[in-house]
Amino acid sequence: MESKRKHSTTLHTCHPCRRTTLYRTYAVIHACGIVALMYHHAHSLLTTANTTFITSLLLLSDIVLAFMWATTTSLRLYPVHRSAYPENYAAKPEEMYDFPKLDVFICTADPYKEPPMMVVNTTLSVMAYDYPSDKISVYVSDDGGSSLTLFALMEAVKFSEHWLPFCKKNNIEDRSPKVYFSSTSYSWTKEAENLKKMYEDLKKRVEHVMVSSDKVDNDQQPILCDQFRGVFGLWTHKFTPQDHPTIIKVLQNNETEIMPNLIYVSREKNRASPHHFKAGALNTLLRVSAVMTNSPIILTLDCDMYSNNPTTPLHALCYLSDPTINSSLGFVQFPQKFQGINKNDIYASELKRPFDINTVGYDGLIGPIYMGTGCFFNRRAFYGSPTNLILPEINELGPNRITDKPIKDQDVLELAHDVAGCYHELNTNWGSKTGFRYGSLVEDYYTSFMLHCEGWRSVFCSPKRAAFYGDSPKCLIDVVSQQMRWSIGVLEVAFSRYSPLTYGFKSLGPLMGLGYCHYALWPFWSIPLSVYGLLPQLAFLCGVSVFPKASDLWFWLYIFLFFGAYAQDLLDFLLEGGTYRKWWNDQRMWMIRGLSSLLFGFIEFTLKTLNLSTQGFNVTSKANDDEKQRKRYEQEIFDFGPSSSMFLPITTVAIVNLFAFVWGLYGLTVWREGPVLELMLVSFAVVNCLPIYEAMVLRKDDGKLPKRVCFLAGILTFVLVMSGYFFLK
Ligand SMILES: O=c1ccn([C@@H]2O[C@H](COP(=O)(O)OP(=O)(O)O[C@H]3O[C@H](CO)[C@@H](O)[C@H](O)[C@H]3O)[C@@H](O)[C@H]2O)c(=O)[nH]1
Ligand SMILES: [Mn+2]
Repeated sequence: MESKRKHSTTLHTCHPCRRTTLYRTYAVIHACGIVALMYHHAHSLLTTANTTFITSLLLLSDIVLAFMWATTTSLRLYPVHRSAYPENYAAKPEEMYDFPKLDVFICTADPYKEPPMMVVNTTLSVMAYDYPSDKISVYVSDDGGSSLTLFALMEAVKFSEHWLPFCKKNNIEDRSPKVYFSSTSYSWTKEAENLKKMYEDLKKRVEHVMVSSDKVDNDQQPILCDQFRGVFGLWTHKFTPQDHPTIIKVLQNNETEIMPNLIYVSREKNRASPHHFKAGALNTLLRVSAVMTNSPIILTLDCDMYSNNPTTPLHALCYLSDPTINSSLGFVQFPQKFQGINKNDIYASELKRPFDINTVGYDGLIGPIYMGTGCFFNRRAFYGSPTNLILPEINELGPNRITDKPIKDQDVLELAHDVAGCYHELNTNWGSKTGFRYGSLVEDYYTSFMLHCEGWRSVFCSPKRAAFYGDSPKCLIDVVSQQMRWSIGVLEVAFSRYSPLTYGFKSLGPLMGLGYCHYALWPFWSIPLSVYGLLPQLAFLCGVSVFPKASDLWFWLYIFLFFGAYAQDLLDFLLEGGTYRKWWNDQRMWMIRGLSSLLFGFIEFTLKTLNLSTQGFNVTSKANDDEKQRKRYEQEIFDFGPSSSMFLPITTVAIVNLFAFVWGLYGLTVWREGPVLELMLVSFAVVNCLPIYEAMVLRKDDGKLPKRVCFLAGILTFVLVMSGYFFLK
């Protein structure tokens, strides 16, 4: 009885993973192996004069590999799995746990890359949460300043009046209408049929305005009720996404009906003042919502991340409402999961290492990194450390203020417009000490880094039924471009005043400091990948051997380190629910990424630092309307897309390795003692590069490697082999 009662009030539990002891033991053994390898390199540097160039490059690569191994290992020492018990939260007597107000922020930036219907579905899915409707306020930030998005949301409001009661009455789990109506697992009632028709109409109207113009015309939309008459007149001929006044429209408001608030916000923009991309948009929402509702809890979402689990807020509240931890709990992060990924996940779009494996590692230290979406924040965390509240520039923005006026009050609206203006942030703490932090293209990583350094903690919450589903790029060039943006972003943090390497270690301690370095130095993977992808092969083609022979004892050290690291990576993957095939594709993407996104991220970052480039936040397209491309993705055929120099290095590496492989096969018949390590390395590379050879020569579809790239890679190979012949021999 006692234990049962105890259980029924428990809001959350935390268990260390079973693998911990094994991992810690292995970490010691592997570390010894790495020290031995470093000794081996140092010894060769000092004793063999003619291979100094090669040995130095190998040493550099191995130092990077060793450091990255250390960062990964820091996340393997204290992994934990948590469970939350939302049913216990809901069962609390009301006077003990009232449901706090919740502000939801949804970001969108471009109606063509992020179709308004996607925004509508995301919005409806959170409005329909199993949570008191009058406590939810949804703020949609439209950085594209598009009347199409506003129009779609206005239509959504009308639909929501039927959709929300329907979901709650029938206890529907899929609360994104798109998902619900395309599902085959429901039995359709008359009511559902009617709703489906309404949804189809809504979709038709939105898509109709999308194809007819890039703006909504006031006269063409007689459907609008009085209060919005003329609203599209704000989109004058001078209005552009980069230059326009603030637009804030309360589309639905819980003072008139028991429905969630829905507010459309498009902040003021002009070309002269920096807008700081998504971080800027989120800070605007922080202020606008502070003026209007000022809820203590904030959920941030990207417009492609719809809610898949109506009880998600209760999961988050199990942590955020717990008085034993909530005074320093900054945020509760839910994993990013994606819909529509192909069976074996050829582009490693699940991002299992960052989003699952590493996250349980961080969770046992100070807490997971913010992933930009699917995260419940304690509003207070945006205003200084847990012990030191930083007061905002005006009292109305304070995190603890109670809002007492209706959100449609004239004063409230006026102030909301003011705080969304371009110049409001001048000479304030926004982006430096308060709010989401500016200065990096990965505002999520940087913001959580600063919050953790201030003393906030975080928690990873992964319910059985996924909380959110998002969209991932379905074409390789989109994948590598997205990851190039991330590489530039993390380098901006790594080389800033607040580098995890210096400031991070000081503020967070060695393990969490290393954990943050895992991403800060992410682009550095490109160094060992380029060196091991080319150097031994070129040397091999010129008859120079860089690795120990099979009869040498050092040979076994290489074998041990390689297989040890790979086996542990595989084990990590399987233990967090991955499959063998997905792991194989993941490690292949690691190589492709290293020779494309990360390498080019490095170059772009350097150019940006030298003021030679102004790489901004390129929004990933979520409009999957290319039928043929979708088919190829489903059939797991690599899609390289339109010609891009991004694939030049990986194609060159593929060709060089193929030559080395053929040369090795020939050599096997002639040489007495074959260079086993070289042969293993090139065979491994060749197997990994199979889709690239196929895309170079065998395929005729639009997704093949463009001729120009193959041709340039051929020339580059020739140059490399020739220079190898001169320098390495
Ligand atoms: O100027 C901008 C640019 C982007 N966004 C929004 O930011 C979100 C993320 O953009 P997306 O192109 O989808 O980026 P991803 O690379 O898919 O996003 C990952 O990486 C980003 C950091 O680079 C994080 O912000 C995201 O949450 C994370 O999912 C979208 O909702 C956009 O609408 C804005 O609001 N304003
Ligand atoms: Mn995204």
